[in-house]
Amino acid sequence: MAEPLKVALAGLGTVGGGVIRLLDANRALIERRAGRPIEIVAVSARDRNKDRGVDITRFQWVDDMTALAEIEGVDAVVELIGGSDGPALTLARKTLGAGKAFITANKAMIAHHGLSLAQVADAQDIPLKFEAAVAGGIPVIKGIREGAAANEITRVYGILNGTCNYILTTMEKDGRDFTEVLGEAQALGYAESDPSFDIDGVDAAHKLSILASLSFGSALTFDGVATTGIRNVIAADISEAQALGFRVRLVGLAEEGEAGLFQRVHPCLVPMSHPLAHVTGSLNAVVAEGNFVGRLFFQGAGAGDGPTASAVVADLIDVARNEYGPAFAMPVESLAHPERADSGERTGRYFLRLTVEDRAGVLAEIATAMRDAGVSIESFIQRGVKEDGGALIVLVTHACPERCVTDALKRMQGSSSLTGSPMLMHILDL
Ligand SMILES: NC(=O)c1ccc[n+]([C@@H]2O[C@H](COP(=O)([O-])OP(=O)(O)OC[C@H]3O[C@@H](n4cnc5c(N)ncnc54)[C@H](O)[C@@H]3O)[C@@H](O)[C@H]2O)c1
Ligand SMILES: N[C@@H](CCO)C(=O)O
Ligand code: NA
Repeated sequence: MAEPLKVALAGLGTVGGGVIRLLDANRALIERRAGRPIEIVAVSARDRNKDRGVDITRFQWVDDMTALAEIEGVDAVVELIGGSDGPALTLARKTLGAGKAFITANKAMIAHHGLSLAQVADAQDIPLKFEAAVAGGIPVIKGIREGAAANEITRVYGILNGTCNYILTTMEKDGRDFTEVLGEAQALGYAESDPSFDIDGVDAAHKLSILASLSFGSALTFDGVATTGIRNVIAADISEAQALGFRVRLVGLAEEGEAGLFQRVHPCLVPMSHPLAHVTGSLNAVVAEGNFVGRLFFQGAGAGDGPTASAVVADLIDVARNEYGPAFAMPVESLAHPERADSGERTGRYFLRLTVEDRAGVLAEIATAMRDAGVSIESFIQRGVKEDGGALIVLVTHACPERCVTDALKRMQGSSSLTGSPMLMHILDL
Protein backbone atom coordinates (compact mmCIF):
# COMPACT_ATOMS: atom_id res chain seq x y z
CA MET A 1 0.00 0.00 0.00
CA ALA A 2 1.19 3.52 -0.76
CA GLU A 3 2.51 5.57 2.17
CA PRO A 4 -0.22 7.63 3.88
CA LEU A 5 -0.18 11.42 3.80
CA LYS A 6 0.37 12.27 7.46
CA VAL A 7 -1.46 15.36 8.64
CA ALA A 8 -1.25 17.55 11.74
CA LEU A 9 -4.36 19.58 12.51
CA ALA A 10 -4.38 22.91 14.39
CA GLY A 11 -7.82 24.06 15.58
CA LEU A 12 -10.68 21.76 16.52
CA GLY A 13 -13.64 24.12 16.27
CA THR A 14 -16.41 24.15 13.67
CA VAL A 15 -14.15 23.43 10.69
CA GLY A 16 -11.54 21.29 12.49
CA GLY A 17 -14.28 19.00 13.83
CA GLY A 18 -15.78 18.82 10.34
CA VAL A 19 -12.46 17.75 8.83
CA ILE A 20 -12.12 14.86 11.32
CA ARG A 21 -15.71 13.73 10.68
CA LEU A 22 -15.32 13.92 6.91
CA LEU A 23 -12.07 11.95 6.87
CA ASP A 24 -13.73 9.31 9.09
CA ALA A 25 -16.90 9.08 6.99
CA ASN A 26 -15.32 8.99 3.51
CA ARG A 27 -12.02 7.31 4.38
CA ALA A 28 -12.10 4.48 1.83
CA LEU A 29 -13.33 6.62 -1.05
CA ILE A 30 -10.77 9.34 -0.34
CA GLU A 31 -7.99 6.76 -0.27
CA ARG A 32 -9.03 5.45 -3.70
CA ARG A 33 -9.23 8.98 -5.11
CA ALA A 34 -6.03 10.24 -3.53
CA GLY A 35 -4.09 7.07 -4.32
CA ARG A 36 -3.10 6.75 -0.66
CA PRO A 37 -4.66 7.12 2.79
CA ILE A 38 -4.91 10.58 4.39
CA GLU A 39 -4.31 10.21 8.12
CA ILE A 40 -4.48 12.76 10.90
CA VAL A 41 -1.66 11.94 13.30
CA ALA A 42 -1.52 14.96 15.63
CA VAL A 43 -3.89 17.72 16.77
CA SER A 44 -3.78 20.91 18.81
CA ALA A 45 -6.36 23.40 20.12
CA ARG A 46 -6.96 25.53 23.19
CA ASP A 47 -8.74 22.93 25.31
CA ARG A 48 -7.77 19.27 25.22
CA ASN A 49 -10.77 18.05 27.21
CA LYS A 50 -13.62 19.83 25.48
CA ASP A 51 -16.33 17.49 24.13
CA ARG A 52 -16.35 17.96 20.37
CA GLY A 53 -18.41 14.92 19.46
CA VAL A 54 -15.37 13.31 17.80
CA ASP A 55 -12.79 11.01 19.33
CA ILE A 56 -9.45 12.82 19.41
CA THR A 57 -7.74 10.43 21.84
CA ARG A 58 -6.40 8.46 18.85
CA PHE A 59 -4.24 11.43 17.80
CA GLN A 60 -1.09 12.78 19.39
CA TRP A 61 -2.01 15.92 21.39
CA VAL A 62 0.33 18.92 21.15
CA ASP A 63 -0.11 21.84 23.56
CA ASP A 64 1.88 24.40 21.59
CA MET A 65 0.26 24.29 18.20
CA THR A 66 3.18 25.94 16.44
CA ALA A 67 5.17 22.78 17.34
CA LEU A 68 2.96 20.74 14.96
CA ALA A 69 5.25 21.84 12.12
CA GLU A 70 8.19 20.08 13.72
CA ILE A 71 6.68 16.65 14.33
CA GLU A 72 8.73 14.10 12.49
CA GLY A 73 6.91 12.22 9.78
CA VAL A 74 4.19 14.88 9.35
CA ASP A 75 3.81 15.78 5.65
CA ALA A 76 1.13 18.46 5.85
CA VAL A 77 -0.19 20.90 8.45
CA VAL A 78 -3.81 22.10 8.36
CA GLU A 79 -4.47 25.42 10.13
CA LEU A 80 -8.06 26.01 11.29
CA ILE A 81 -7.47 28.48 14.11
CA GLY A 82 -8.05 31.85 12.43
CA GLY A 83 -6.54 35.32 12.88
CA SER A 84 -4.35 37.11 10.36
CA ASP A 85 -1.28 37.09 12.60
CA GLY A 86 -0.46 35.40 15.90
CA PRO A 87 -0.15 31.61 16.18
CA ALA A 88 -1.71 30.93 12.74
CA LEU A 89 1.00 32.94 10.98
CA THR A 90 3.77 31.50 13.13
CA LEU A 91 2.53 28.02 12.29
CA ALA A 92 2.37 28.82 8.57
CA ARG A 93 5.94 30.14 8.53
CA LYS A 94 7.29 27.25 10.59
CA THR A 95 5.51 24.65 8.43
CA LEU A 96 6.76 26.08 5.14
CA GLY A 97 10.17 26.64 6.71
CA ALA A 98 10.25 22.93 7.54
CA GLY A 99 9.45 22.12 3.89
CA LYS A 100 5.94 20.77 4.61
CA ALA A 101 2.63 21.39 2.88
CA PHE A 102 0.39 24.03 4.47
CA ILE A 103 -3.40 24.07 4.09
CA THR A 104 -5.62 26.75 5.62
CA ALA A 105 -9.19 28.11 5.70
CA ASN A 106 -7.89 31.41 7.02
CA LYS A 107 -8.75 34.15 4.54
CA ALA A 108 -7.63 36.93 6.90
CA MET A 109 -4.11 35.51 6.99
CA ILE A 110 -3.97 34.83 3.24
CA ALA A 111 -5.29 38.33 2.47
CA HIS A 112 -2.58 39.91 4.62
CA HIS A 113 0.35 37.53 4.22
CA GLY A 114 -0.54 35.26 1.28
CA LEU A 115 2.11 36.63 -1.06
CA SER A 116 4.99 36.37 1.40
CA LEU A 117 3.93 32.82 2.32
CA ALA A 118 3.58 31.92 -1.37
CA GLN A 119 7.09 33.16 -2.03
CA VAL A 120 8.47 30.74 0.54
CA ALA A 121 6.26 27.86 -0.64
CA ASP A 122 6.93 28.37 -4.36
CA ALA A 123 10.68 28.73 -3.90
CA GLN A 124 10.80 25.25 -2.40
CA ASP A 125 7.99 23.77 -4.53
CA ILE A 126 5.81 23.11 -1.48
CA PRO A 127 1.99 23.21 -1.58
CA LEU A 128 0.29 26.24 0.00
CA LYS A 129 -3.45 25.74 -0.41
CA PHE A 130 -6.50 27.71 0.74
CA GLU A 131 -9.64 26.56 -1.10
CA ALA A 132 -11.71 26.77 2.11
CA ALA A 133 -10.69 30.41 2.61
CA VAL A 134 -12.88 31.72 -0.22
CA ALA A 135 -16.57 30.84 -0.38
CA GLY A 136 -16.07 27.80 1.89
CA GLY A 137 -17.22 24.63 0.16
CA ILE A 138 -17.53 26.14 -3.34
CA PRO A 139 -14.52 25.04 -5.40
CA VAL A 140 -14.07 28.56 -6.72
CA ILE A 141 -10.31 28.76 -6.29
CA LYS A 142 -9.91 25.53 -8.20
CA GLY A 143 -12.47 26.75 -10.74
CA ILE A 144 -10.66 30.01 -11.45
CA ARG A 145 -7.08 28.83 -10.91
CA GLU A 146 -7.40 25.66 -12.94
CA GLY A 147 -10.74 25.42 -14.77
CA ALA A 148 -10.62 28.95 -16.19
CA ALA A 149 -6.82 29.19 -16.39
CA ALA A 150 -6.87 29.67 -20.18
CA ASN A 151 -8.96 32.84 -19.97
CA GLU A 152 -8.35 36.48 -19.47
CA ILE A 153 -10.70 37.31 -16.60
CA THR A 154 -11.63 40.97 -16.34
CA ARG A 155 -14.34 40.84 -13.71
CA VAL A 156 -15.07 38.69 -10.68
CA TYR A 157 -17.84 39.38 -8.19
CA GLY A 158 -20.24 37.73 -5.85
CA ILE A 159 -21.78 37.12 -2.46
CA LEU A 160 -18.85 36.20 -0.26
CA ASN A 161 -20.20 36.33 3.29
CA GLY A 162 -22.84 33.88 4.46
CA THR A 163 -23.57 35.75 7.68
CA CYS A 164 -24.48 38.96 5.83
CA ASN A 165 -26.50 37.11 3.22
CA TYR A 166 -28.42 35.32 5.97
CA ILE A 167 -29.13 38.65 7.68
CA LEU A 168 -30.21 40.42 4.48
CA THR A 169 -32.43 37.60 3.26
CA THR A 170 -34.03 37.16 6.69
CA MET A 171 -34.72 40.92 6.85
CA GLU A 172 -36.23 40.58 3.37
CA LYS A 173 -38.41 37.60 4.32
CA ASP A 174 -39.62 38.80 7.71
CA GLY A 175 -39.43 42.60 7.31
CA ARG A 176 -37.31 42.82 10.46
CA ASP A 177 -34.45 45.20 11.23
CA PHE A 178 -30.74 44.43 11.18
CA THR A 179 -30.02 44.26 14.93
CA GLU A 180 -32.86 41.79 15.52
CA VAL A 181 -31.50 39.29 13.00
CA LEU A 182 -27.80 39.66 13.83
CA GLY A 183 -27.91 37.48 16.98
CA GLU A 184 -29.60 34.63 15.10
CA ALA A 185 -26.96 34.70 12.38
CA GLN A 186 -24.17 34.51 14.97
CA ALA A 187 -25.79 31.48 16.64
CA LEU A 188 -25.55 29.53 13.37
CA GLY A 189 -21.76 29.07 13.60
CA TYR A 190 -20.84 30.97 10.41
CA ALA A 191 -19.82 34.21 12.10
CA GLU A 192 -16.17 35.20 12.46
CA SER A 193 -14.80 35.41 16.02
CA ASP A 194 -14.90 39.20 15.55
CA PRO A 195 -18.46 39.64 14.20
CA SER A 196 -17.67 43.09 12.83
CA PHE A 197 -15.51 41.30 10.24
CA ASP A 198 -18.71 39.87 8.78
CA ILE A 199 -21.05 42.84 9.20
CA ASP A 200 -18.62 45.54 8.14
CA GLY A 201 -17.59 43.64 5.00
CA VAL A 202 -14.01 42.87 6.08
CA ASP A 203 -14.39 39.10 5.68
CA ALA A 204 -15.84 39.56 2.19
CA ALA A 205 -12.96 41.96 1.40
CA HIS A 206 -10.41 39.34 2.48
CA LYS A 207 -12.01 36.85 0.09
CA LEU A 208 -12.40 39.36 -2.74
CA SER A 209 -8.73 40.34 -2.63
CA ILE A 210 -7.75 36.66 -2.96
CA LEU A 211 -10.16 36.10 -5.85
CA ALA A 212 -8.97 39.24 -7.64
CA SER A 213 -5.35 38.17 -7.45
CA LEU A 214 -6.12 34.70 -8.81
CA SER A 215 -8.46 36.03 -11.50
CA PHE A 216 -6.30 38.85 -12.87
CA GLY A 217 -2.80 37.58 -12.16
CA SER A 218 -2.19 40.68 -10.07
CA ALA A 219 -0.48 40.98 -6.71
CA LEU A 220 -2.95 40.66 -3.86
CA THR A 221 -3.79 44.05 -2.33
CA PHE A 222 -6.23 43.80 0.55
CA ASP A 223 -5.66 47.47 1.37
CA GLY A 224 -6.98 48.34 -2.07
CA VAL A 225 -10.50 47.04 -1.32
CA ALA A 226 -12.97 49.86 -0.55
CA THR A 227 -15.26 48.29 2.01
CA THR A 228 -18.74 49.15 3.29
CA GLY A 229 -20.80 46.66 5.29
CA ILE A 230 -24.51 46.22 5.98
CA ARG A 231 -24.88 48.02 9.34
CA ASN A 232 -26.84 50.92 7.84
CA VAL A 233 -29.26 48.86 5.77
CA ILE A 234 -32.77 49.26 7.22
CA ALA A 235 -35.88 47.17 6.59
CA ALA A 236 -37.33 50.00 4.44
CA ASP A 237 -34.30 49.87 2.08
CA ILE A 238 -35.07 46.24 1.42
CA SER A 239 -38.81 46.68 0.95
CA GLU A 240 -38.41 49.75 -1.29
CA ALA A 241 -35.74 47.98 -3.34
CA GLN A 242 -38.11 45.05 -3.71
CA ALA A 243 -40.92 47.33 -4.87
CA LEU A 244 -38.54 48.61 -7.58
CA GLY A 245 -37.62 45.05 -8.70
CA PHE A 246 -34.34 44.59 -6.79
CA ARG A 247 -32.91 42.66 -3.88
CA VAL A 248 -30.24 44.00 -1.53
CA ARG A 249 -27.06 41.90 -1.37
CA LEU A 250 -23.57 42.51 0.01
CA VAL A 251 -21.51 42.23 -3.17
CA GLY A 252 -17.74 42.04 -3.52
CA LEU A 253 -16.70 43.16 -6.99
CA ALA A 254 -13.28 43.37 -8.63
CA GLU A 255 -12.51 44.55 -12.15
CA GLU A 256 -9.33 45.06 -14.04
CA GLY A 257 -9.14 47.32 -17.04
CA GLU A 258 -7.52 50.40 -18.50
CA ALA A 259 -8.54 52.43 -15.43
CA GLY A 260 -6.62 50.02 -13.20
CA LEU A 261 -7.69 47.57 -10.52
CA PHE A 262 -11.03 48.21 -8.88
CA GLN A 263 -11.97 46.27 -5.73
CA ARG A 264 -15.01 47.02 -3.63
CA VAL A 265 -17.33 45.36 -1.10
CA HIS A 266 -20.65 47.15 -0.65
CA PRO A 267 -24.38 46.56 -0.30
CA CYS A 268 -25.88 46.68 -3.78
CA LEU A 269 -29.27 46.51 -5.43
CA VAL A 270 -29.33 43.41 -7.59
CA PRO A 271 -32.02 43.20 -10.30
CA MET A 272 -34.34 40.20 -9.89
CA SER A 273 -33.21 39.00 -13.33
CA HIS A 274 -29.62 38.49 -12.05
CA PRO A 275 -28.76 35.08 -10.52
CA LEU A 276 -27.21 36.77 -7.45
CA ALA A 277 -30.69 38.03 -6.49
CA HIS A 278 -31.71 34.40 -5.93
CA VAL A 279 -28.85 33.46 -3.63
CA THR A 280 -30.54 33.21 -0.24
CA GLY A 281 -29.72 32.37 3.38
CA SER A 282 -26.09 31.61 4.15
CA LEU A 283 -25.28 30.58 0.57
CA ASN A 284 -22.40 32.19 -1.33
CA ALA A 285 -22.03 32.69 -5.08
CA VAL A 286 -19.25 33.89 -7.37
CA VAL A 287 -19.44 35.11 -10.96
CA ALA A 288 -16.28 35.18 -13.07
CA GLU A 289 -16.26 36.49 -16.63
CA GLY A 290 -13.66 34.95 -18.94
CA ASN A 291 -12.93 36.11 -22.48
CA PHE A 292 -13.40 32.65 -23.98
CA VAL A 293 -15.52 30.76 -21.44
CA GLY A 294 -18.04 33.59 -20.86
CA ARG A 295 -19.88 33.99 -17.57
CA LEU A 296 -19.21 31.33 -14.96
CA PHE A 297 -21.53 31.09 -11.97
CA PHE A 298 -20.50 29.17 -8.85
CA GLN A 299 -22.98 28.71 -6.01
CA GLY A 300 -23.04 26.72 -2.81
CA ALA A 301 -22.42 26.73 0.90
CA GLY A 302 -19.80 29.31 1.81
CA ALA A 303 -19.62 28.31 5.46
CA GLY A 304 -20.46 25.57 7.93
CA ASP A 305 -18.51 22.56 9.15
CA GLY A 306 -19.31 20.11 6.34
CA PRO A 307 -18.89 22.39 3.30
CA THR A 308 -15.73 24.02 4.65
CA ALA A 309 -14.24 20.64 5.57
CA SER A 310 -15.04 19.46 2.02
CA ALA A 311 -12.75 22.21 0.65
CA VAL A 312 -9.98 21.54 3.18
CA VAL A 313 -9.93 17.82 2.39
CA ALA A 314 -10.02 18.49 -1.36
CA ASP A 315 -6.77 20.44 -0.86
CA LEU A 316 -5.34 17.50 1.09
CA ILE A 317 -6.27 15.16 -1.74
CA ASP A 318 -4.39 17.40 -4.20
CA VAL A 319 -1.37 17.28 -1.90
CA ALA A 320 -1.62 13.49 -1.57
CA ARG A 321 -1.77 13.20 -5.38
CA ASN A 322 1.15 15.57 -5.70
CA GLU A 323 -1.04 17.82 -7.86
CA TYR A 324 -0.43 21.46 -7.12
CA GLY A 325 1.48 24.42 -8.48
CA PRO A 326 2.27 27.99 -7.42
CA ALA A 327 -0.17 29.13 -4.73
CA PHE A 328 -1.38 32.13 -6.78
CA ALA A 329 -1.41 30.21 -10.07
CA MET A 330 1.87 31.81 -11.19
CA PRO A 331 5.10 32.68 -9.43
CA VAL A 332 4.73 35.73 -7.17
CA GLU A 333 7.37 37.60 -9.28
CA SER A 334 5.14 37.18 -12.35
CA LEU A 335 2.12 38.86 -10.74
CA ALA A 336 1.31 42.32 -12.15
CA HIS A 337 1.00 45.50 -10.06
CA PRO A 338 -1.86 47.51 -11.57
CA GLU A 339 -2.76 51.03 -10.42
CA ARG A 340 -5.80 51.45 -8.21
CA ALA A 341 -8.79 52.62 -10.30
CA ASP A 342 -10.55 55.87 -9.32
CA SER A 343 -14.05 54.83 -8.26
CA GLY A 344 -15.39 58.36 -8.86
CA GLU A 345 -15.19 57.74 -12.59
CA ARG A 346 -17.29 54.56 -12.46
CA THR A 347 -20.62 54.99 -14.18
CA GLY A 348 -23.78 53.36 -12.89
CA ARG A 349 -27.25 53.81 -11.51
CA TYR A 350 -27.69 54.52 -7.81
CA PHE A 351 -30.36 54.00 -5.15
CA LEU A 352 -30.57 56.80 -2.60
CA ARG A 353 -32.72 56.68 0.54
CA LEU A 354 -33.28 59.85 2.54
CA THR A 355 -35.30 60.44 5.68
CA VAL A 356 -36.55 64.02 5.74
CA GLU A 357 -38.92 66.46 7.39
CA ASP A 358 -42.30 66.54 5.66
CA ARG A 359 -42.65 70.26 4.87
CA ALA A 360 -42.68 72.68 1.94
CA GLY A 361 -39.40 73.08 0.06
CA VAL A 362 -37.70 69.84 1.09
CA LEU A 363 -38.26 68.16 -2.24
CA ALA A 364 -37.06 71.27 -4.07
CA GLU A 365 -33.90 71.22 -1.97
CA ILE A 366 -33.18 67.60 -2.94
CA ALA A 367 -33.98 68.24 -6.59
CA THR A 368 -31.67 71.28 -6.59
CA ALA A 369 -28.76 69.28 -5.13
CA MET A 370 -29.29 66.62 -7.81
CA ARG A 371 -29.50 69.17 -10.60
CA ASP A 372 -26.42 71.08 -9.45
CA ALA A 373 -24.42 67.83 -9.22
CA GLY A 374 -25.56 66.75 -12.70
CA VAL A 375 -27.58 63.75 -11.50
CA SER A 376 -30.72 62.86 -13.41
CA ILE A 377 -33.52 61.05 -11.51
CA GLU A 378 -35.02 57.91 -13.06
CA SER A 379 -37.64 57.16 -10.40
CA PHE A 380 -38.84 58.62 -7.15
CA ILE A 381 -40.93 57.39 -4.17
CA GLN A 382 -42.06 59.37 -1.13
CA ARG A 383 -43.84 57.79 1.84
CA GLY A 384 -45.01 59.33 5.08
CA VAL A 385 -43.43 57.89 8.21
CA LYS A 386 -46.16 57.68 10.88
CA GLU A 387 -43.82 57.40 13.87
CA ASP A 388 -42.09 60.77 13.49
CA GLY A 389 -44.36 62.54 11.03
CA GLY A 390 -41.45 62.77 8.59
CA ALA A 391 -41.03 61.22 5.16
CA LEU A 392 -38.92 58.53 3.54
CA ILE A 393 -37.67 59.36 0.06
CA VAL A 394 -36.19 56.84 -2.33
CA LEU A 395 -34.55 57.88 -5.58
CA VAL A 396 -33.10 55.85 -8.40
CA THR A 397 -30.74 57.81 -10.61
CA HIS A 398 -30.01 57.44 -14.29
CA ALA A 399 -26.48 56.17 -14.98
CA CYS A 400 -23.87 58.78 -14.06
CA PRO A 401 -20.31 58.87 -12.68
CA GLU A 402 -20.18 58.03 -8.99
CA ARG A 403 -18.54 61.36 -8.16
CA CYS A 404 -21.74 63.17 -9.25
CA VAL A 405 -23.88 61.29 -6.73
CA THR A 406 -21.38 61.81 -3.93
CA ASP A 407 -21.29 65.49 -4.89
CA ALA A 408 -25.12 65.66 -4.62
CA LEU A 409 -24.90 64.11 -1.15
CA LYS A 410 -22.24 66.61 -0.12
CA ARG A 411 -24.51 69.45 -1.19
CA MET A 412 -27.25 68.13 1.12
CA GLN A 413 -24.89 67.50 4.02
CA GLY A 414 -25.84 69.38 7.20
CA SER A 415 -29.26 70.35 5.82
CA SER A 416 -31.89 70.73 8.56
CA SER A 417 -34.34 68.93 6.24
CA LEU A 418 -32.54 65.59 6.72
CA THR A 419 -33.60 63.62 9.80
CA GLY A 420 -31.07 60.77 9.39
CA SER A 421 -28.00 59.75 7.42
CA PRO A 422 -28.68 59.07 3.73
CA MET A 423 -28.12 55.55 2.37
CA LEU A 424 -26.49 55.22 -1.05
CA MET A 425 -26.33 51.87 -2.85
CA HIS A 426 -25.06 50.90 -6.27
CA ILE A 427 -27.31 49.11 -8.70
CA LEU A 428 -25.62 46.03 -10.12
CA ASP A 429 -26.43 46.34 -13.83
CA LEU A 430 -24.25 43.44 -14.97
N1 LIG B 1 -16.87 28.38 10.35
C1 LIG B 1 -16.93 28.45 9.04
O1 LIG B 1 -17.97 28.19 8.47
C2 LIG B 1 -15.72 28.82 8.24
C3 LIG B 1 -15.80 28.79 6.85
C4 LIG B 1 -14.65 29.11 6.09
C5 LIG B 1 -13.50 29.46 6.73
N2 LIG B 1 -13.46 29.49 8.10
C6 LIG B 1 -12.17 29.81 8.73
O2 LIG B 1 -11.72 28.65 9.38
C7 LIG B 1 -10.96 29.01 10.52
C8 LIG B 1 -11.55 28.32 11.74
O3 LIG B 1 -12.89 28.71 11.89
P1 LIG B 1 -13.88 27.95 12.89
O4 LIG B 1 -15.24 28.49 12.56
O5 LIG B 1 -13.66 26.50 12.86
O6 LIG B 1 -13.42 28.57 14.29
P2 LIG B 1 -13.74 28.04 15.75
O7 LIG B 1 -13.71 29.21 16.65
O8 LIG B 1 -14.95 27.18 15.76
O9 LIG B 1 -12.48 27.11 16.08
C9 LIG B 1 -11.18 27.63 16.28
C10 LIG B 1 -10.29 26.56 16.90
O10 LIG B 1 -8.98 27.09 17.03
C11 LIG B 1 -8.56 27.05 18.40
N3 LIG B 1 -7.82 28.29 18.68
C12 LIG B 1 -8.20 29.55 18.39
N4 LIG B 1 -7.25 30.43 18.76
C13 LIG B 1 -6.27 29.70 19.31
C14 LIG B 1 -5.01 30.03 19.88
N5 LIG B 1 -4.60 31.28 19.97
N6 LIG B 1 -4.26 29.01 20.33
C15 LIG B 1 -4.70 27.75 20.26
N7 LIG B 1 -5.85 27.38 19.70
C16 LIG B 1 -6.63 28.34 19.25
C17 LIG B 1 -9.83 26.95 19.23
O11 LIG B 1 -9.55 26.27 20.44
C18 LIG B 1 -10.72 26.12 18.29
O12 LIG B 1 -10.43 24.74 18.44
C19 LIG B 1 -10.99 30.53 10.57
O13 LIG B 1 -9.85 31.02 9.90
C20 LIG B 1 -12.24 30.88 9.79
O14 LIG B 1 -12.18 32.16 9.22
C21 LIG B 1 -14.53 29.17 8.86
N1 LIG C 1 -17.90 34.25 8.49
C1 LIG C 1 -17.87 33.69 7.19
C2 LIG C 1 -17.49 32.24 7.28
C3 LIG C 1 -17.08 31.68 5.97
O1 LIG C 1 -15.91 32.22 5.51
C4 LIG C 1 -19.23 33.86 6.54
O2 LIG C 1 -20.19 34.23 7.21
O3 LIG C 1 -19.35 33.65 5.35
NA1 NA D 1 -13.83 27.54 -1.68
